[in-house]
Amino acid sequence: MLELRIAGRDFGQPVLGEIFATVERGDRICLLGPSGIGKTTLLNAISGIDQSVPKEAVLGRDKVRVGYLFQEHRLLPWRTLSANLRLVGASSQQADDLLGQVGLTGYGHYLPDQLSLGMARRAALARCLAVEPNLLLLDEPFASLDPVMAGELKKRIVGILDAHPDMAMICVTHDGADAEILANRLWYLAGSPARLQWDDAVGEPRSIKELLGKLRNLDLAGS
Ligand SMILES: Nc1ncnc2c1ncn2[C@@H]1O[C@H](COP(=O)(O)OP(=O)(O)OP(=O)(O)O)[C@@H](O)[C@H]1O
Repeated sequence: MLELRIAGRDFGQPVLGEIFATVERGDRICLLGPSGIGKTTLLNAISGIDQSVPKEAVLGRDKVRVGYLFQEHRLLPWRTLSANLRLVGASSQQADDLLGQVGLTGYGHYLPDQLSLGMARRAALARCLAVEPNLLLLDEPFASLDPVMAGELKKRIVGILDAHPDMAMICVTHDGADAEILANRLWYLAGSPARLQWDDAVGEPRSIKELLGKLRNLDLAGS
């Protein structure tokens, strides 16, 4: 589906080193790594938002529809939830259906500022789905949510992925426990500049927990 051949990304100083990886249909990837290592930078490169990364660095992206859930909801605050969804192509009925899928039935006429953080994040997820993505990029979707809200959102995401088996997901998280629920693959960013270590590199299929431990233990700084 996608082949990453990113030569690197720097902001005055190098952040990402060379990144080589593939994303296949149905992949549920959790991207882990220390704070500030470059996880968002990598999602931005994959999504195409970061135009400093040449198109050729992400082969196949022209055939992929990306739904990107940013850390902030980035809904237009002066438009209702329904209008935010319609702006990206949903009909009124589709907007209602999508809001229902994320547990916001009846909230179409609300403005984003009238929602709790967790609700706003779910509304932003509905907007991602309105573009009928086949690649979902989620940047720390559970950050700052209480455990109940986070659990609810995790359930919704799993439900969405189960309903769209061809959809691939890359989800940035700090929490290995999230990966156990969401992921069938792991990516781990480490080193300076950061490089990607991924599950295939550590051999036979193992539990997500064990893979995570192994990936974390690999010394990427010297690779
Ligand atoms: N637009 C930018 N201009 C300058 N530096 C940037 C920019 N975007 C990111 N950086 C730097 O790149 C590095 C990686 O940032 P990034 O947000 O990708 O990390 P992260 O792994 O997602 O962090 P966190 O887990 O804390 O969200 C940081 O040092 C950050 O300051």
